[in-house]
Amino acid sequence: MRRELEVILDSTYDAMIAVDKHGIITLFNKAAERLTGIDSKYALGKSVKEVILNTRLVHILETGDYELNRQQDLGNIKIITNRMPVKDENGEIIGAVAVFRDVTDILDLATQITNLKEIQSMLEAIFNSTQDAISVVDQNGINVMVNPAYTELTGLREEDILGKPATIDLVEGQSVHMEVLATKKPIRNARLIVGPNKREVIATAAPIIVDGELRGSVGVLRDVSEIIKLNKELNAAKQIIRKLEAKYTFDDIIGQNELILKAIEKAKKAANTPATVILRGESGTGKELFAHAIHNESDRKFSQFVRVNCAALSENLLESELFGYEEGAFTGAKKGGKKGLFEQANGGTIFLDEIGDISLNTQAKLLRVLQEKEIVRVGGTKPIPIDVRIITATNLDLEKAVEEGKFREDLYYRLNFIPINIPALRYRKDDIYPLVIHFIKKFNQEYGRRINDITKEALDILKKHDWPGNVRELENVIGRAIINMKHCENVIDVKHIPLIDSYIKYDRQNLVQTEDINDLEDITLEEAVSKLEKELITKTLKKYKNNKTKTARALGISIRSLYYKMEKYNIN
Ligand SMILES: Nc1ncnc2c1ncn2[C@@H]1O[C@H](COP(=O)(O)OP(=O)(O)OP(=O)(O)O)[C@@H](O)[C@H]1O
Repeated sequence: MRRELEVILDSTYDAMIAVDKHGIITLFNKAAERLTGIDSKYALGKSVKEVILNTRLVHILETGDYELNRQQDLGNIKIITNRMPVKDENGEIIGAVAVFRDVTDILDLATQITNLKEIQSMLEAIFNSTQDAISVVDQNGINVMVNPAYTELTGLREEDILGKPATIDLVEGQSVHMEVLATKKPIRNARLIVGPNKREVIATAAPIIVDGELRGSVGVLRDVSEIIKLNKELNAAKQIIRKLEAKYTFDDIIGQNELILKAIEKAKKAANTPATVILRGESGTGKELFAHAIHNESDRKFSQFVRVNCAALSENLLESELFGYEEGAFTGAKKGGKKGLFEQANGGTIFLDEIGDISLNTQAKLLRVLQEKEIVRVGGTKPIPIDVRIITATNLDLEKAVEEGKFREDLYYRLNFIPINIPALRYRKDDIYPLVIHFIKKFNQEYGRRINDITKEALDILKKHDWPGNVRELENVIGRAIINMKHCENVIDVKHIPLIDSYIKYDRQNLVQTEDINDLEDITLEEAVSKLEKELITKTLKKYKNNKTKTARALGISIRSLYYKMEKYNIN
């Protein structure tokens, strides 16, 4: 029995040391050897004081005290000790026993568990607070965990999901969890539609592998409905911006007169072909409006509409604007060169206004664009293919310019492929009333007014006028009439349009005052008109102290036309 007891004592993990009443070591088991590094053969029979310094066993022998569960550090080792006296049947102390338990591993484990718990709480907090919707399935594809973002996104409750197959939330697409479980490989950015709210999501999933074994899959859903919605809004906004670049459609062209209706019909037909269109008509008849409308009616409507006023730029500037230039093409050329308007309008429409004013040199280059469908940048040699619909406009007599050798005949024929004549307002006076109503509405919006009509008498005055500045002039007159109206008045009357009267009078007075009709003898009508035009412009500029906007408005012409005419007549 004693031998068996010895085996038991040697095989236990607890280190045990016993002493007799003299403090002589009588038991020193294997675990005590391991703990102290002292051989039992050396220790047995020796005084405990000799073998182990600092032992409390002597104190126990002397006092008979019990010391239980005392923690102690032995270097790196942490131990718990129980020390107690051994007594005979009379209660006499006959020895003492110490049992040491190495708790380093247990304490380490406890610390690890505490750390794990902290990590777990942290992960739980992240899991519950992240906006990414997370779901976890086990190796059989059964949902075992979902976070609040997940239930919110899918519109399903936890109890609808947990314990159910991974596919429970799917409306459209393949389950990423099932794919991960089948392939053991992560999946990124799969597009799915999930839950009763049919949310569009991007799903990412990865396998959970523990000790080389597949235990499940964790998936993250990201809601892209909002992004898709914003993208749609962005595209719609882009379209509006593009439309704004060519802002008018045929609905904006007001007119019931047969002549304008014919022009509209022809322009609509032309819009659906790739053909070059030339808009012919006096200044202010609506040529630019037609160009916008043709672009917006064509299948190029979502691409660029670029307008170029050919009369406003010098030859060199016009060429570099139209065709762009290579780096170093001329002094002041930008580094890296510059794209021209033809390149910018690629896929769209270019509107060349006042085409009759371009130089023969530029005409040759334009012809090349029409024939070869390519451009060469200024200072460059490489042809760049372009696909641009060309619309041109002019109020000049192009045929005469061809006769006089000022305009290339071959270019004329190319440009004149579909000519659309926009009649002057004096030939369609029945359009004055609808146009007046149209401009009233426009100015009501701009000025915050509530004007709703014009009296018959006022309309008659307008109808008597010849409208050399065409619709633009009419627009100006209505604008000025509205400024003359009191806030309580809502119908334009004769008294509101004195300007037109004075303008006509002013016009006539000036003509009569400045030019004696006798001086105009023996000159052509065109020369006479030019002379008077120059004089009138000079006088009006003087009257408005060189303010071009006011002068153009008073003359009922565009600022562009004013500049053009000032250059033509050399007026500074
Ligand atoms: N039929 C119309 N309906 C509504 N507005 C019109 C019409 N015709 C012209 N307008 C308006 O008159 C003004 C002048 O038109 P636009 O600039 O298109 O004329 P244009 O012939 O190109 O003139 P220019 O030769 O001087 O450049 C613009 O404000 C335009 O909106």
